Amino acid sequence: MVSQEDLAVRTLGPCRIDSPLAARLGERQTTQHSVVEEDRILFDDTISMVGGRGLPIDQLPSLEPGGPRKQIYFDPAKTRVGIVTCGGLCPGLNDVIRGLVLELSRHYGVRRIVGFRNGYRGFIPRYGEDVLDLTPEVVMDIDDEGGTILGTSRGEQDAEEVVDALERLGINILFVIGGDGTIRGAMDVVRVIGERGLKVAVVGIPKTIDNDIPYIDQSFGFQTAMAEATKSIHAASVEARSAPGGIGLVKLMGRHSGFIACYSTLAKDDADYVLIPEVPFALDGERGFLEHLRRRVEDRGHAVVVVAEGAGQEHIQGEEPGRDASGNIRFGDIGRLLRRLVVDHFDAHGTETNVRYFDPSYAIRSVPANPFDSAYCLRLAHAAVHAAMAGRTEVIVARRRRRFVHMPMPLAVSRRNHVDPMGDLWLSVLEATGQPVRFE
Ligand SMILES: Nc1ncnc2c1ncn2[C@@H]1O[C@H](COP(=O)(O)OP(=O)(O)OP(=O)(O)O)[C@@H](O)[C@H]1O
Ligand SMILES: O=P(O)(O)OC[C@H]1O[C@](O)(CO)[C@@H](O)[C@@H]1O
Ligand SMILES: [Mg+2]
Repeated sequence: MVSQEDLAVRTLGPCRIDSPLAARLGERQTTQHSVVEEDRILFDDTISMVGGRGLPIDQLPSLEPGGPRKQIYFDPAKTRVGIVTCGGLCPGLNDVIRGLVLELSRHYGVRRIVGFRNGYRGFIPRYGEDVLDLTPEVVMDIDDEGGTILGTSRGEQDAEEVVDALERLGINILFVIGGDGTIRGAMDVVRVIGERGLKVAVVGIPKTIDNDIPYIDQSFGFQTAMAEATKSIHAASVEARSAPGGIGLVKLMGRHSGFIACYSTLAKDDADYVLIPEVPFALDGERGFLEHLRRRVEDRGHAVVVVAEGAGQEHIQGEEPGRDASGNIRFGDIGRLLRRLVVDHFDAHGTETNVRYFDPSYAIRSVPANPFDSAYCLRLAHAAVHAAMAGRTEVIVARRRRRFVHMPMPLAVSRRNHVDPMGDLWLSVLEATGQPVRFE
């Protein structure tokens, strides 16, 4: 259970400098739409959860609100900023970079901002990467393109060497845009910064198209990626309906969490089956997936199956899962396995089938952000700049139940966000597809 200690945000020191944004804040009060800096946001949101704590109100776990402070820690005229993007691509990375640079330069008056190239390796001399000077002119139109203008990478780098680079460049604030691995890397950097007695703020903007960062609303870029995925589901449905015994099989990203598969299915409402890592399924037998699919195709003439890449790994034998440079698991190909097993099963029963296999893979994450995600990225970037200028460190900015909050990095990597097999989302998927609760 998350406690108040888990939510305590670290600061570099007291805020003694008037913020250039103070005049804009006016006489703000906490409302449905904003929370003043002195207030706190309750972590729990039901009577039973709050009541179950048995704590007085001032001891209930609560989050620090995001947003501008009247006073800040860093003197903008003397502040140097670094930005890095790490891990896999996600729609909106360029929007976040753009938002950081514009907010820092236009509203706080920070004049020195550099981008490190290709993830954490951009800090390490042996890779020979230069840094990119980031000005409003450089970033103005970068949101028109997917990807990241800074480049990205996986693979472990030495935090001591990262901090050496921060020291050499006199960086006061480092923004890291990345997923769980990136945040773990940032925590190592924070540790070394502390050991050296430096005053450098490290603030994260969490990035994950898998939506697997816990305790936050949907991560940026997720909506765009999910919308792209619906195109493949629709194409699979058209193909399936146009062939005798047509089966459209779509494999989507989602190593450990099936959010993309679930939401893109709900958006299109064309799929008959969704298979995700969180819900194991039997393949064989009367109540197994293959026989259920065969009967459905016999009844209706066609079917659409959406499978997340991490689903059904227990069925992939003989292949040890590999690891990528960062140590993330590389799963066996459940999509291709299902295609083969479906064809074999239908053949064995003399049922005609035509399987059309779709693997949109990188196509869903390399596109520019849609307008919703662009606006979300910009607001996250604003929140990150406010947090950093106020000296917050080892923290990510996030939106939780529509409030922008500061969340300590250790909490953000303490677990992974999963589709809850007992929760509302999975129930909606079961309702939309009509698939059984379990294949057993
Ligand atoms: N456990 C870890 N400790 C320290 N640093 C890490 C750790 N895991 C990853 N990193 C660093 O973070 C960077 C990005 O990690 P990773 O490749 O796992 O992507 P990610 O940030 O989790 O994003 P994605 O959502 O694409 O998985 C790597 O280059 C690596 O240097
Ligand atoms: O091939 P890459 O670039 O390592 O990324 C693939 C992975 O990235 C993720 O989207 C996580 O960022 C996974 O779902 C996917 O398997
Ligand atoms: Mg990761």
